[in-house]
Amino acid sequence: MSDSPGRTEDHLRRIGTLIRDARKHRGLTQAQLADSLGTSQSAVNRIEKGQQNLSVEMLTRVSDALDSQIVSLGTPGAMHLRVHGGAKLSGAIDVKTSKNAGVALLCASLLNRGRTVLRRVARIEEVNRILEVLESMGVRYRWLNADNDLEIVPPAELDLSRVNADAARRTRSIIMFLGPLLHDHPQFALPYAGGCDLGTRTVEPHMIALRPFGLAVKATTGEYQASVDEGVRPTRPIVLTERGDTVTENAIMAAARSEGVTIIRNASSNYMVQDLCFYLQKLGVNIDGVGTTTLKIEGVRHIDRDVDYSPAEDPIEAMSLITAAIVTDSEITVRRVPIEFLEIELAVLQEMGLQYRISEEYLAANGNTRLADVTVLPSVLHAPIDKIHPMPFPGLNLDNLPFFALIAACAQGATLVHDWVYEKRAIYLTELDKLGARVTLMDPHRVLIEGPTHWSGAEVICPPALRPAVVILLAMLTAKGTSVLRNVNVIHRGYEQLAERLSELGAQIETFGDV
Ligand SMILES: CC(=O)N[C@H]1[C@@H](OP(=O)(O)OP(=O)(O)OC[C@H]2O[C@@H](n3ccc(=O)[nH]c3=O)[C@H](O)[C@@H]2O)O[C@H](CO)[C@@H](O)[C@@H]1O
Ligand SMILES: C=C(OP(=O)(O)O)C(=O)O
Repeated sequence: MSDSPGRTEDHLRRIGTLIRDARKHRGLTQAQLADSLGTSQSAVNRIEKGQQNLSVEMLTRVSDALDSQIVSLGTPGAMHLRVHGGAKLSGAIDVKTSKNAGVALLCASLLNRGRTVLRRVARIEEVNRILEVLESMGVRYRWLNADNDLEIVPPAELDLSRVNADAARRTRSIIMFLGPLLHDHPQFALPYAGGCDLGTRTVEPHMIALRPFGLAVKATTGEYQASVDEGVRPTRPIVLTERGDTVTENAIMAAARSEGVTIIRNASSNYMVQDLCFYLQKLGVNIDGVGTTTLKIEGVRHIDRDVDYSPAEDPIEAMSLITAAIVTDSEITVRRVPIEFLEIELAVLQEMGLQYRISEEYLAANGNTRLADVTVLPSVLHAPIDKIHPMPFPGLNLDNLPFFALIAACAQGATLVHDWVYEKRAIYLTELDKLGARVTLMDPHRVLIEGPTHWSGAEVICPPALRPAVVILLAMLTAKGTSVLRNVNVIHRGYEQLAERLSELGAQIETFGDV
C-alpha cells in the first residue's frame, strides 16, 4: 500500500469495525472467532480496534470464518450503509420530484430548439446518466442553484456520432431518445437500453408505436440502428399493444413534432406521462385527454421556445417514506405527496389497519398535480384479505409493489404479493429473509409473506434493482442490532440522499466506502 500512515490507520479501523459487526451478526465471541482463525483472542481484539496490520491472507481467513466479504476489491466507488436498527423516526420530510418524469423531460428537451429550465430536478444517478448522454450529443446543461434547477440548451445541430455508450447502456430511459430523434435524423444509432435487472423487458412495443412515424430499427451488436422514412406519419390512430409508460412517452414525443393530429389509444395516464404532456403544452403542442388512455396530439413541426417547467413530486418516493414510517412504527409527516397517484395504495393500507391523517390538498408547482401532506401514525397492521397486485394507472403502481411486501412482513397474517409484470423483481424480495422475514417464493411472480416479523440485523448485498434495494434498507431501520447494506449505488439511481434524509428523521445510518 502506498497510503499515508494516517489513511492506513483509518482503513484498519474501518476494517476492524466491519469485522466486529460481521462477528456479532454471526453471534460469535472474540474468543470463538480467534479459535477458528487459529489465533488469540487478544489478536482479534487488536484487529477489531484497527491496531493490527492485516495481510490479505488473514483477511481472507476472517472473511471465510465469518462467511462475509469484509473488504470488497475491484469495485471502486462502491458505497455501503451501516444501519443501527430500532430508532423511532419523527418529524416531517418533503417528497422530491420524480425520477421518471425527470428522465422523460430531459429526453423531451431534445424536441425544443430553445432553452428548457426544469425546476427542482431530483439529483440522482439516472438523471446524471441521461445528462451525460445529452452532453455527448452537444447539449449544454447547467445546475443553476442549490434547489436543483437545471438548464438545458441544445446545440444548433446535434452530433450523434459520439454518443456516450457507457452512460447510455446504464439506463433504460435511453430508449426515449428514439421519439425525439426521429424528427431530424434520417439515420442514427443508439446503444442498447440498460437499467434495473428485472428480467426481460421488451422494447417491441416501442418499435410498434414508432413505426407509423417511419422509424425502422435494426438491432445489431450492442446498438439499435435506426432509419427514418421522412414524411411518413400515422394514417390512423396508434394503438399501443401495452399500456407502458415509456412507450406512451415515446409515441407522444414522436407525435409532438409530427404535423397534423395523432391519436394514441391505450396510452398510459401515469404521472410521468402527465408531466411530459404538461411540458409539451407549454411548448405549444396541443394535447387533449391528459390523464386518460386516449390522447389527441396536434404536432408542431418546429419548436423553439424558452420554457420553464416544474415536474411533480414522486409517488414512489412518497410511498418509500410512508413505508419508512410504517416499518419503524413511527409518526412522521410526508409532505408534498402526489396524492392522486397514491390513492389506491392508501386505500389498501387503510384496509390493512393503517392510521393516517391527510391535509387539505394543494397544487404542485406544475399547476396540475394534486398534493397533500400525509401523517402516518403508529398502527397495528393485519394482512389484506385479497392478494396485492399492480395495474397500470389508476391501479396500484407496479413500482410500489415491493413496499407492500415489506409492509406485509410487518402485518399479522399471510399476504400474497403478485408481480405479474416483471420476470425477476419478486425474487429479490426473498432477500428480506436474511433479516428475519418469512417470504416464500411461490413462482417467479408470486411471493407469500407471513408476518409479523421479528427483524434482526444482518449483512446484505443490494440486489441489482432499485426498489427491492430500498425495501431492504427500510427493513434494516427496524431490525434489532446493526445491519450492513452493501453496494447501495443502485439506490442512488433513483433517490437523492435517501440515507441522509432518513437520518434527519432520526434513523441511525452511516455511509462508508470500499477500502
Ligand atoms: C423511466 C420510467 O418511467 N420507468 C418506469 C416505466 O418503465 P418502462 O415504461 O420502460 O416499463 P416497461 O416497458 O419495461 O414495462 C414494464 C413491464 O410491464 C410490461 N407491461 C407494461 C404495460 C402493460 O400494459 N402490460 C405489460 O405487460 C412490459 O412488457 C414490461 O415487462 O414503467 C415501469 C412499469 O410501470 C416502471 O417500473 C418504471 O419505473
Ligand atoms: C424499474 C424502475 O425504473 P427503470 O424503468 O428506470 O428501470 C423503477 O423505478 O423501479
